[in-house]
Amino acid sequence: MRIGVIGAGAWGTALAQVAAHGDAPVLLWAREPEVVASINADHVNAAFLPRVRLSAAIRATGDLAALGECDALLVVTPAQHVSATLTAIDVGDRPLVLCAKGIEAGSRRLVSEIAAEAHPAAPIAVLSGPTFAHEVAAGKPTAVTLACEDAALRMALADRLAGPALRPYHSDDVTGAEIGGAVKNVLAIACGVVEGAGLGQNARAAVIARGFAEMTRFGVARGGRAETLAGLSGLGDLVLTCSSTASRNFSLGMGIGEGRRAADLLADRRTVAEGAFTAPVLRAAAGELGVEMPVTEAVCALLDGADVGAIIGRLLARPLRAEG
Ligand SMILES: NC(=O)C1=CN([C@@H]2O[C@H](COP(=O)(O)OP(=O)(O)OC[C@H]3O[C@@H](n4cnc5c(N)ncnc54)[C@H](O)[C@@H]3O)[C@@H](O)[C@H]2O)C=CC1
Ligand SMILES: O=C(CO)COP(=O)(O)O
Repeated sequence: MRIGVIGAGAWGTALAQVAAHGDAPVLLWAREPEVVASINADHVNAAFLPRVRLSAAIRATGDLAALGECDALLVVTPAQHVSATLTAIDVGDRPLVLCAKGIEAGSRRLVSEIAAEAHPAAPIAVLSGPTFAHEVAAGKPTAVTLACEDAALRMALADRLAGPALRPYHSDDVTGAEIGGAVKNVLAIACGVVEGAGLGQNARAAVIARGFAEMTRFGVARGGRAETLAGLSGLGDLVLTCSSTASRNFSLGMGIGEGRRAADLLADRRTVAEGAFTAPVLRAAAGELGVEMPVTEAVCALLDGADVGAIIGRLLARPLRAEG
């Protein structure tokens, strides 16, 4: 199965490296000509995944049409750009493995819904889980959820993408797998705020646990399964990104907690903090479904410039309620 990767940010590049194990040829589409040049000439993605020597089996291209030679396509652009990128490709009935974590602003579509509308004949899979790109590219042990409704295809994809250090667990719950990844980015911003504002470890644990409760409420209301949300793609990824400054979402939150403006923090980034885009659309989608998401609402207010102390006070003053 020849793999093509759409998007050569940190994660697309790390996944290309995984797919190229055993010198299997991989075609990686990059939007930036300088990224194409540096991968092909020097086997490095200096812009998005520096200091990692890439397999010579990875060839980069700036031409989306070149992906026509691939048997399966990994979709790894930021969620807000998936629609524009996918509608520019002729996919036919080739499998699309969705690796972006987010919900589309405006339309409120999950990435699987964007893909299904753009390419109704393409089988859809989701690959998600606790996966810092630099660790995966360095060959550190990592486990992911690979979700696809077609049992034969999910086994084939898991076999093709598994590597010496990457272990996919399979699932048929596509919606559950992608909602975990989208929602945890918003909750990671909240945990970063807690860290930046010096609110302590107890508060961070409370945000993780109550955040997981709201991730599960939303995921189940949207058609996912609670057990998927409690797995690698939900709780696993939540724990990872709520605990480390290696997370772009956590570090964005940390800057906000330290008193900086979200708009300023976002302005000079070349890398993506998906939670900043997902938070408002998640709040809207939850409101439509009648799902309470107080941590998500707090993150939205903080992204809009609200005072950290006032927002924490508001969360703590909510009426007491049963935990379950
Ligand atoms: N970096 C990581 O450790 C992981 C990232 N992800 C997800 O993968 C997705 C991609 O993130 P990264 O690879 O980290 O990106 P990145 O932050 O390393 O790089 C930004 C990417 O956005 C692309 N981009 C910017 N404007 C664009 C446009 N108009 N159209 C298409 N692409 C555009 C750039 O070409 C570049 O590939 C996100 O949804 C992220 O949540 C998932 C797991 C791990
Ligand atoms: O999704 C990720 C790890 O699983 C990467 O998290 P950040 O986008 O917050 O860096």
